[in-house]
Order: sequence, then C-alpha cells, then structure tokens
Amino acid sequence: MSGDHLSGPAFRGQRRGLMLVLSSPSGAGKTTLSQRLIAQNPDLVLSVSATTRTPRPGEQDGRDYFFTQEERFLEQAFDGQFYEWAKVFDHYYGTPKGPVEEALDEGRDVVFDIDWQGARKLTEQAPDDVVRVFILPPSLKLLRDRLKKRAQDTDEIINGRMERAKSEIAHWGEYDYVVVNDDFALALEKLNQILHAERLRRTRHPWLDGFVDALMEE
Ligand SMILES: Nc1nc2c(ncn2[C@@H]2O[C@H](COP(=O)(O)OP(=O)(O)O)[C@@H](O)[C@H]2O)c(=O)[nH]1
Ligand SMILES: Nc1ncnc2c1ncn2[C@@H]1O[C@H](COP(=O)(O)OP(=O)(O)O)[C@@H](O)[C@H]1O
Repeated sequence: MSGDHLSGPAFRGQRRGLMLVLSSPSGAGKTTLSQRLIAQNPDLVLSVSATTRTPRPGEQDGRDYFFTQEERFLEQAFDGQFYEWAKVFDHYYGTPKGPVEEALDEGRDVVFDIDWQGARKLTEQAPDDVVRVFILPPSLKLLRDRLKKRAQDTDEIINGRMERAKSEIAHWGEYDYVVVNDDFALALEKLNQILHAERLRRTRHPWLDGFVDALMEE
C-alpha cells in the first residue's frame, strides 16, 4: 500500500473530512488562495457563507456567498441553521450547516473563508476536524494596495477594512499555521503542503486500528 492512498480519493469514506479554516485581514488574499486551492484539488469543497452585505461586482449568489436580508439571516441563525455566525464589518456572516455536514460525512474536506470568531466557534465544536491557517500580508502598505487594486470597495470601506486589519491580525496566535502571502505561487504551495500533510494525520484514519491489528496477527 503506497502512502499516497492515505490522502487520495481511494480512501474516501474511511476518513472523516477535515475543516480547513483560512482567516486573514481583508485583502490579504484568502479568497483568491482558497479558489486556487480548490481548482487544484477538485475533491475539496468550499463552504459558501450566507451574508447580509451587498454583492461586489462580479460576485454571484450561491457561488461567492448566499446574499440575504438581515431579517431572514437572523431567522435562520436563531433556527440553528448555521454552524457558526458572527457580525463582521457591520454585516452578518454565517456558515450554513447542511452542506458542511454532508461533505464531512462523505469524507470530503471543506475550506472555510471565515474570520477569527468563526474559527474559534468551529474549533469549539469540532476540535479534531479543524485545521486553522492564518494568512498574513507582507506589510500593511501592501495590504492597502491590494484592497485598492481589487477596486471593488469605496475608499470609505477600504479605510474601515484597514482599521480592522490589526484587530484581525491580533488573533494570529490562535491558528495552527501562518502563511505570509507575498509570492502568490509560494503561498499556494504552502497551503497545498498543509492540506496534504493534515490529510495524512494518524488520528484522521480510524481504519488504521484494524489494519495494524491484522498486521500484527500475520
Ligand atoms: N465568522 C464568519 N466570518 C465570515 C463568514 N464568511 C465570511 N466571513 C469573514 O467576513 C470577513 C469579510 O468578508 P468579505 O466581506 O467577503 O470581505 P473580504 O475579507 O475582503 O473578502 C472576512 O474576514 C471573512 O473571512 C462566515 O460564514 N462566518
Ligand atoms: N500574493 C499576492 N500578490 C499580489 N496580489 C495578490 C496576492 N494575493 C492576492 N492578491 C490580490 O489582492 C486582492 C485581495 O485578494 P482577496 O483574495 O480578495 O483577499 P481577501 O479574500 O483576503 O479579502 C485581489 O485583487 C487579489 O488578486
């Protein structure tokens, strides 16, 4: 049996899916990185959050977010339909439960682009499944440049996001891994390495107990 089998689709169903949580200050690159990571690993699933913020140009309902009204969001939240939810930048954001549980039960890995509050709540609920990665920008100056270059927010919103950056970064120590997103290809490579190593973690492979028992009896 080659080691590759442990992380590949051949063993799907024999391993519970892991929850790969990416957080960063706005503009550090977590959306772009998670999209590229999923493009390179088609067996990964993105958790699409619900939000009350308005769509940016190019964003699609159901693909980037489920865009919803505050009243409906709060109804769903109090009905227990979210794994976790939080208020970020004056808007509500939440992780719908159904698709995540379905994917994990099928042994698929799920990527979450959520803030530190969401990372904390997921860790409380599923400490063995969560792998947390904090994405840092190379500098605050480059962070602002990226927010401007993205050209999807007004100056006022960009200023608000910059003001929040340090309070998000303050939580970096709660994460398992930290990746500085300077060279994009290198940061993506590091995320792939984290994903592949975490897939091999012994505790994610309960079938090993039986495998080793049988081996010892040979
Ligand atoms: N707790 C939580 N945070 C979320 C969720 N979805 C998105 N966020 C976070 O909300 C913040 C704002 O997201 P967004 O408005 O898309 O701006 P962006 O960070 O510039 O892409 C980011 O820190 C996201 O990671 C969610 O379902 N739960
Ligand atoms: N390593 C990088 N170097 C330069 N620009 C980047 C890099 N990573 C992401 N970007 C750009 O920075 C902007 C913000 O990235 P995005 O993924 O939207 O960030 P976030 O989801 O963290 O808010 C986008 O225009 C993206 O193309």
